[in-house]
Amino acid sequence: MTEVSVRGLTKHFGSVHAVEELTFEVPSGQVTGFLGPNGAGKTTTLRMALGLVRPTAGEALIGGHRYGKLAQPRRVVGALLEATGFHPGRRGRDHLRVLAQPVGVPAGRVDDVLELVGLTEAADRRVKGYSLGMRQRLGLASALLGDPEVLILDEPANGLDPAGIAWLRDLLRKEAKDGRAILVSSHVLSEVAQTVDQVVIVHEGRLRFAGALDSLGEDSLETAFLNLTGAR
Ligand SMILES: Nc1ncnc2c1ncn2[C@@H]1O[C@H](COP(=O)(O)OP(=O)(O)OP(=O)(O)O)[C@@H](O)[C@H]1O
Repeated sequence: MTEVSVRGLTKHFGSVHAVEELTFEVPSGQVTGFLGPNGAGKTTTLRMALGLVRPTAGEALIGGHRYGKLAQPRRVVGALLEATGFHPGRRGRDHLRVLAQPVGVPAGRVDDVLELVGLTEAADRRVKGYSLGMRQRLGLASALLGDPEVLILDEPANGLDPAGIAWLRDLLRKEAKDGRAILVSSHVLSEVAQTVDQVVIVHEGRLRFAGALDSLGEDSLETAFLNLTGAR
């Protein structure tokens, strides 16, 4: 089972302390919600876990290794960051084929993930004609392509309609049940409360809470979040 372990992770951009000595675990078989106000350091943390930003100190380990040291990173970790970076003139199916080929993912898997994210009908349309929600779905398809043991998803619900959000919830629950470790950032607390097992709450780069959702006690997630992040 591959888990994610964040240890003393720190990132300073000049005088901006984006992430400060962050430590938490993302166990397999569970969905871990990663929450915090705007600018709290969530995206920077996820980018460090994916080897896209070099930490000032500390480390993020995936199954005991830094992302850059994984032999087949795309087969171990599926990532969704901001749903940009698609070649606009490329068809959805071709986007996935281009990603699949170099990492040895069989061609048939492209059709499977298109089906999984509900894009089969739109697969042969060019990405420039996709809505934001369709781009999110294509991003999720890219993340799932290598059948990874770990999913790291930054705001995957962005742009999804209510049916899409419910679909995403079921997908994440199913992927966790299959044993994957899932770390997902979100601002939609009502949705997070229905989806995750664990929450990690950060504020101004620092950890405010890490633990089981039900260990927050009587408070709703929203009340706990607002108290922990100093908004109340
Ligand atoms: N490349 C960079 N250079 C300088 N500062 C940066 C850079 N990337 C992020 N920051 C700063 O680091 C802090 C954390 O930003 P980050 O994007 O990680 O927050 P976030 O929790 O993902 O926010 P949001 O919820 O708004 O997406 C912010 O103050 C941001 O301005």
